[in-house]
Amino acid sequence: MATKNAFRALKHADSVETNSTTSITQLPANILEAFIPGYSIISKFLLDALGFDITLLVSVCFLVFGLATSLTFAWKHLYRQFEEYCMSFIRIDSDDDIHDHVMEWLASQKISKTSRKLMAKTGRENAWDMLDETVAEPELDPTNLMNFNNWDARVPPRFQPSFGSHFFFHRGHFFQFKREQKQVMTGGWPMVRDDENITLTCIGRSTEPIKELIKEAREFYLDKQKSCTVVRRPCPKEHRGRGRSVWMKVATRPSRPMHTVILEHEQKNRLLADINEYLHPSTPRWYANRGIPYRRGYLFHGNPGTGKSSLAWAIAGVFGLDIYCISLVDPTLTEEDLGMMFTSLPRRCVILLEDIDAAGLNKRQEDEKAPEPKDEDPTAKIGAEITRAFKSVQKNDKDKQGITLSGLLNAIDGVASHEGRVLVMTTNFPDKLDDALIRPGRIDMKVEFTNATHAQIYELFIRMYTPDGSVKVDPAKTKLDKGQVSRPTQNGHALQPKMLGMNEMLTPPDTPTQVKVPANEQLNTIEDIAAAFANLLPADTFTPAEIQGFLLTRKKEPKKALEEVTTWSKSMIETKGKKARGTTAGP
Ligand SMILES: Nc1ncnc2c1ncn2[C@@H]1O[C@H](COP(=O)(O)OP(=O)(O)OP(=O)(O)O)[C@@H](O)[C@H]1O
Repeated sequence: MATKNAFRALKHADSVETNSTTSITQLPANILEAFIPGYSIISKFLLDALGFDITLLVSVCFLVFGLATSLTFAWKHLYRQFEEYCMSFIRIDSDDDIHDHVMEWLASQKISKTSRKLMAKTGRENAWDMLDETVAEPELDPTNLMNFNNWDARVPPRFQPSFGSHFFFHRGHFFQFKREQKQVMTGGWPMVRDDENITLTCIGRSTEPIKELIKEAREFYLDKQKSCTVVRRPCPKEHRGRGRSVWMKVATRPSRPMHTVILEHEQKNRLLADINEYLHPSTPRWYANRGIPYRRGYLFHGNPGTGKSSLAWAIAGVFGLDIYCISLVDPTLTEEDLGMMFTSLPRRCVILLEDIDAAGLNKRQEDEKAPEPKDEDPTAKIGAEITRAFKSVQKNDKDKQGITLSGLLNAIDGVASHEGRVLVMTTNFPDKLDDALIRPGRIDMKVEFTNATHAQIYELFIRMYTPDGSVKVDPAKTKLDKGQVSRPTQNGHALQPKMLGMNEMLTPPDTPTQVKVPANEQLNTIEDIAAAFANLLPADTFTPAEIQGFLLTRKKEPKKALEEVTTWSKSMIETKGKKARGTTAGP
């Protein structure tokens, strides 16, 4: 309509010009009239009021606007053509590890200092971020309480390029970094979630420079994280199966050094050698040539607090693998989810299935039946029927949610099995497990964890009081009495310590009174104190976690720990005795 008017105005202007009745300056005014209805009245009014004609000014503005719009359009079109034929790009989704690698790398680059579009991130995200190797450990001042507001105030935020486009040069190439956020429908609840992706673009018809950049970012990231273990757990129920990833990164923790897990040295070495051989790059071919599924499972069993999970963490750290933890008691976990989780595991990782005995994989108990009404009262009968129906619905719901033994076996054995991955299952009650679950091929090595021996108590003590806990105890050189260093061996293999029952625990094998404690003045070194400490505690009675808990409350005072350990030990044995009697007496 406006264009039509403009043409009409032009025609009119033409006729006016040919008639030579109006001046050429009227031409813009006629065009403006076509675009802005009533323009001539406004301009006349302004001419009367202000004393000058605004036509020239408005015409210039229109011209500039028109020019800018056409240039933008032309630029966009040209850029699109250029992008199409002369540029290459790689897109990265936010749930891929590469996203973290690139973002972390960019945060360390000049672009994160010079860009005008930045996103600030809190300097420290979790407790482990406080580990700064370059900062000396501050002296503990018991008179001053730590105030983390002051502490945090000193930690500057980190900056990353924000949403939008950013341009930078790197190693002679010009790159565009585009960060976008979109809302996607989940199909569940919440209905919409934010999805982020980044696109790296470079000039040229080859993606090689971008691949190089991603490689560099990955090396940078992994170098920073080389002494850390990444922990992943299943995504919340509502995200599972709808997005691409079923796993989410929950933490990056410093790797646990293997020597901090106190276990029979021979047993530990045997386990490490086995995993090392399994993970060796030539091993998959060996398995394939013999038609054996390439997988290996380990069962760690023993009392709570004896180091099962700690060893799994240490294995992940030693072999530089991420750890994927699944709790089978999670009520939201379904068999379908479990299958999906196993399918989306990376090529090499540690899968930790914790407390598999608690997962209800044992024989299911018969449901309690609703009591039959004794009399023939129809109301009571109807009531009983309703109760039965209600219980049956409840049972069905429960069954649908939980993981059954066959569901777990399918996940372990199926196409989505853990080929190439280290599967670790932990349990406190190995005897309760179904034979099918622990048969060779599913569980290839069992590691028993026991209450602490004298040698282990000694090691725990030394580790606690060595400045950075880095000491490696050589069992041959400990200051313990001979015979207490390790368990007796048979045919060169360490005898597996028998799991002590509660009654045996009440009468410990070697009571403190039988042990000669070195005189106080002879306790000059930490080794002497450790030996005296170990001698004061009965072997096979306390879990390493219990001893660690005791030492932690005296973590700067080894002599105090030595003085107080006998009283602590007596009271602990008493408490355990009471508990055991309570359990055996029954309700
Ligand atoms: N053998 C051990 N060597 C070193 N530390 C240990 C050992 N056993 C237990 N601990 C310490 O005790 C705590 C609990 O250990 P961990 O969680 O590994 O035990 P767990 O056997 O997996 O227990 P649960 O069966 O309850 O899961 C940790 O802080 C760990 O450092």
